[in-house]
Amino acid sequence: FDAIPSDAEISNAATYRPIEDVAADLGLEPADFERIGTHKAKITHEAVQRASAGEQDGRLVLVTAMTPTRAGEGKTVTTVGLGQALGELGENAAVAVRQPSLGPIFGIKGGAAGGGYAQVVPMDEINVHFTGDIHAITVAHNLIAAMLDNHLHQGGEPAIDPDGVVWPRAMDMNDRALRNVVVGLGGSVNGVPREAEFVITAASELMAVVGMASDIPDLKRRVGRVIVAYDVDGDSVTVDDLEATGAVAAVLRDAIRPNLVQTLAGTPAFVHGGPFANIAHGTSSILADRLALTHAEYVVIEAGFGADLGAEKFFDIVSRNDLEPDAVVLVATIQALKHHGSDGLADETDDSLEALQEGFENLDHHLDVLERIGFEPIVAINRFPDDTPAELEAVQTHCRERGVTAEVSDVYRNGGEGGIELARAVRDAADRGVLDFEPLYDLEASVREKIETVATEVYGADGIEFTAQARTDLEHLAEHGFDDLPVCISKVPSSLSDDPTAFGVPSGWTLTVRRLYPAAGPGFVVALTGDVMKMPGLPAEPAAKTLDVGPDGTITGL
Ligand SMILES: Nc1ncnc2c1ncn2[C@@H]1O[C@H](COP(=O)(O)OP(=O)(O)O)[C@@H](O)[C@H]1O
Ligand SMILES: O=COP(=O)(O)O
Ligand SMILES: [Mg+2]
Repeated sequence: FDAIPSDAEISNAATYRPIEDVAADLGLEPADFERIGTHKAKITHEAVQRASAGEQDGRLVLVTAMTPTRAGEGKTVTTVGLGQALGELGENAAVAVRQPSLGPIFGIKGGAAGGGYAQVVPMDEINVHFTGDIHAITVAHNLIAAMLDNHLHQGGEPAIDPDGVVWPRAMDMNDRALRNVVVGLGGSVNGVPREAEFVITAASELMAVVGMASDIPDLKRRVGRVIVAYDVDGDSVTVDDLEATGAVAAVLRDAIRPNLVQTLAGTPAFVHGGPFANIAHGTSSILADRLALTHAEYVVIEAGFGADLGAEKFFDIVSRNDLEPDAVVLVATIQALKHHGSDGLADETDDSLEALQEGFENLDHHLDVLERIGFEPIVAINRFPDDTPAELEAVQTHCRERGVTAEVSDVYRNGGEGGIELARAVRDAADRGVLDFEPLYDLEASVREKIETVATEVYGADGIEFTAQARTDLEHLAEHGFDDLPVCISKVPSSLSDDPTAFGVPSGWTLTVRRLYPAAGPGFVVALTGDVMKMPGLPAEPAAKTLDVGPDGTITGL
């Protein structure tokens, strides 16, 4: 393949439709949004509430992937490309993706606005600052932290135990030096000395709150019940107890309103919310999904990382808000298949098919899980430049023999044109819908049973075990009535197991739950496994080194 221009060059060179016209395609009037800059719009509360109350009769397509390599297998590219391809087929199709975090942009993965000729645009504005939602969440998060430390400093009821503080600070950055810090140094005028931590904003509980809130009153209820500390009697202290709820919700007032932009094909794209799918639920906001389902016939959304993370969390956490997928697309790539078929040692130039064949087990595992839940998953073989026809044919043959529809997707190189067959297959599957979709577990099940269900049925574990701390946490959850919440299992994305170096389909292992805590704001229990990082670090060669801005303001290197 001859090389194509960079994502930034493609995005900068594209001509964009006026955002008013994109909104009009969805039946949104100028009064339904406020323009931000020339190609972005923020939907009004009224339009959002109207959509939430309206008939969301669009068909929902969830894009997930097999267990990914570090670079990612192209879920965002496939999501955006599918939206473009459905548009080519004359369908009224919208996509909804998350707002990219600056952490990965300056770190390893780079932007998250798609790539090649399958991008939401303008990608530079979407990747850097966008409409300020992540900044607002960061400010709101740190307002709580400041009021918490001020409460410690001023004293008074509730008497918070400095060692009982569980609320970190947040920053939208990969900054390992902030993982463990000490605050309040310099004498009593400077507050109460204590150990503290920073998390990346995508891991903030408020990010998950913004993704789940349905309106301002709901936002305030969710913010108010966020647990920030425990008092000297071990009782939880909430944002309400700090009397910070109103201010925090005020700062988030506009961050809960979805943003509208467009794909390179000029089709509508909502970009809103930004939780990662290892430490949170990993999909775009419920409000963006509802808006899209009300105003478009087909809505394509992405769940982060592999199907064991983002898709499982969508089924067990998000879909309980009356958002059931009508079809699921599983992205597979030759690179990921080889990676899993060679224990992560794949030599990309190795054209022999055996590593590829070995890797099918990981793809089949995810397909088994999705079929057990009731889907007829469509496999999107996201074609990379070095893929050979023999490799692509081997994957299609394997899927055909398994009775699964698989289409090669070339949307990265050819935009919607490159995904027509895939779009046809997805449209048919979405039109057929899913007969009896059910989450994997009932909310009445115990937290232990919920974790066991996901670990054995989705991850393929033999069972689960809890550390002493996790057993204590379990009792605490039951005592405080959090037992009936869904569970958000925080696990490494690079493996089905909690061992980041175990590729393919690990067997004969048990999932170790280290800690459990209630994320009362979004309304789920977080189960920490392995050594999942909530504040990533920058790599030896940060992608930030390649970013620049020209004299005319054009950003390059994204
Ligand atoms: N078919 C492809 N050819 C070349 N690069 C691709 C292709 N698909 C995705 N990429 C690149 O790989 C990276 C990950 O893609 P992305 O869609 O963000 O994956 P995910 O959402 O699954 O993490 C991005 O830099 C993207 O531009
Ligand atoms: O939460 C992770 O999302 P991606 O898999 O799209 O990077
Ligand atoms: Mg993505």
